[in-house]
Amino acid sequence: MTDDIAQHYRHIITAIGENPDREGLRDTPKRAAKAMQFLTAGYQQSLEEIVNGAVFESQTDEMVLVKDIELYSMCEHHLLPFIGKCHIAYLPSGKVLGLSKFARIVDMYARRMQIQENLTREIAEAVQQVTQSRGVAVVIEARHLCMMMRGVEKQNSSMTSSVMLGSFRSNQATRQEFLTLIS
Ligand SMILES: Nc1nc2c(ncn2[C@@H]2O[C@H](COP(=O)(O)OP(=O)(O)OP(=O)(O)O)[C@@H](O)[C@H]2O)c(=O)[nH]1
Ligand SMILES: [Zn+2]
Repeated sequence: MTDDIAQHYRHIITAIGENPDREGLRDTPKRAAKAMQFLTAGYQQSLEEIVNGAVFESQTDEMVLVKDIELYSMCEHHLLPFIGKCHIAYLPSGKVLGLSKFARIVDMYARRMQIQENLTREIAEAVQQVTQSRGVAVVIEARHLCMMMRGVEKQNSSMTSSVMLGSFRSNQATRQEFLTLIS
């Protein structure tokens, strides 16, 4: 697979008018292929594998919030990065999820070709599926390189997307508590 992707990068390098055989570029197709495979490694993972059974019994029923999980993804329209942070909250119902697993869930879906809205929903639904909680809230704030380096070239705009499930959707006070905690 790496060789196949590298071959395509070699064609791209040639097509943009560079010489893929010059010293500095000789290993670039292979390096770029490995980087691309890393950035899309989420396709090879499953929720079950990354959660690895780290769901624990707990009587807590108060909101749990994991804030400022850094996020690197790639927009599916231009294959350029979008970079930001993700906040996840849930209302446990007998079970809590291992802390590191929130970041693993974010990475698994971020390391795919994405748009921010779908990424936000996929993370929320995964947390809901694993925790069976009374509600899940996910907010992502990100900057899109496809809007900064090219296209409209706007350097200071960021996009905020949110998905509220269960009580975060139906109960205004719960939603407000979450929004206050992340602001
Ligand atoms: N909603 C949403 N749009 C995105 C995301 N990432 C990129 N886009 C947008 O996808 C759109 C693609 O628009 P097109 O007109 O088909 O492509 P384009 O000619 O390259 O567009 P410009 O970026 O406006 O130059 C652009 O408006 C991008 O800003 C994302 O995560 N969410
Ligand atoms: Zn884009």
